[in-house]
Amino acid sequence: MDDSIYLVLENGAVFKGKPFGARGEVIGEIVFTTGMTGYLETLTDPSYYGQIVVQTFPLIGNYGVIPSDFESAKPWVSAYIVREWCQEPSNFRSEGDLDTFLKKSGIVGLYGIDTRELTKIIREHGVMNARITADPSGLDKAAEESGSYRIEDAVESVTCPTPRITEPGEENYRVVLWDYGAKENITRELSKRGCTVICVPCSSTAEEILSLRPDGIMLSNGPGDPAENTGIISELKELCRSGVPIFGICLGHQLLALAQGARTEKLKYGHRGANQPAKHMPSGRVYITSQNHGYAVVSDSLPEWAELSFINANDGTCEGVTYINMPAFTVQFHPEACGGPHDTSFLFDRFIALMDAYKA
Ligand SMILES: NC(=O)CC[C@H](N)C(=O)O
Repeated sequence: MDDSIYLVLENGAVFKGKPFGARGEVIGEIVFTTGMTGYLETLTDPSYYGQIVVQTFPLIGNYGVIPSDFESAKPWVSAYIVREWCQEPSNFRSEGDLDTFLKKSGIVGLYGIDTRELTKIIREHGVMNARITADPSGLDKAAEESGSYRIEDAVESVTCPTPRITEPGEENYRVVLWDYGAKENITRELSKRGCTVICVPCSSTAEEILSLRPDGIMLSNGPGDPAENTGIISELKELCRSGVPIFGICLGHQLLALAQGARTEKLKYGHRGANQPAKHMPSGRVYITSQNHGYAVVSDSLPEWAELSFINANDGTCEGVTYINMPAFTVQFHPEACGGPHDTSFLFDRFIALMDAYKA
């Protein structure tokens, strides 16, 4: 029996591969990530909602499935593509292999294709949609149909349904984490620093958030086109007037910029991986960062009370903003790392310092 399955790109390119994980037809936006490790964090990062993720590193899964490393309770990718998945993972923390995990989670996987060639196509053409199908007839139609796919209601689909509190041993700060699809490691980094973290759904209003009497507000990462979150953006405008310290990561960074009148744009193929260089503008120092985004804040559109604090050293796009009209700063990369380097975890200490100043 021929168990081949096909990946059909919106531009008509076809790759014939083999299935792993769950079986089924999927459409999604196809993106690549260059991280050599951190596949569990990638799979369970809610920011990948609606996307078919390609790992450029050729062998994935060799340390198995380790639930305590997850960034959320389950994988969110629409489908997962690797050159080769490891059938015999070896790690003392591993609880199983990738194939079984993806099957259990209902995530379609495809392996055995030239992921290097696929990545080159995405890099040249830019990000596009794709379909995975087992049906070899009608591949042209599959390509055509995938063109109209759009990721919709992304944040609403991944946010926590009800508030959730994580308490550290000793509470020094109370942080409201506005959950647009937050990675678990944001909470871990805050808890480590003595923060009680109250995670609230994306539909929360500024009034509800302020009624929790936060010492600081954390704007999380999350999926989709930032500009579509018009409700959150208008609530954010109000939060900005409260004087409570704000720290935004990735989608949170984009939403605060939008609330302050800046624009966002879609990048050609985004930044996804664990070795993206972010240059700190005041010092000129370059930090290696973990990233996963397809949109960016347009630097030229920032208001005069917003200072460009980081740029991507590869393409010069905006990677961070410090606001001078309020105690707020945001970054496009992931200081919480996971997977990736911890070079910029000092930004959480900076947030703590802002909260100290606010409390005093
Ligand atoms: N990781 C994120 O928060 C991603 C933000 C946004 N969805 C983007 O792709 O740019």
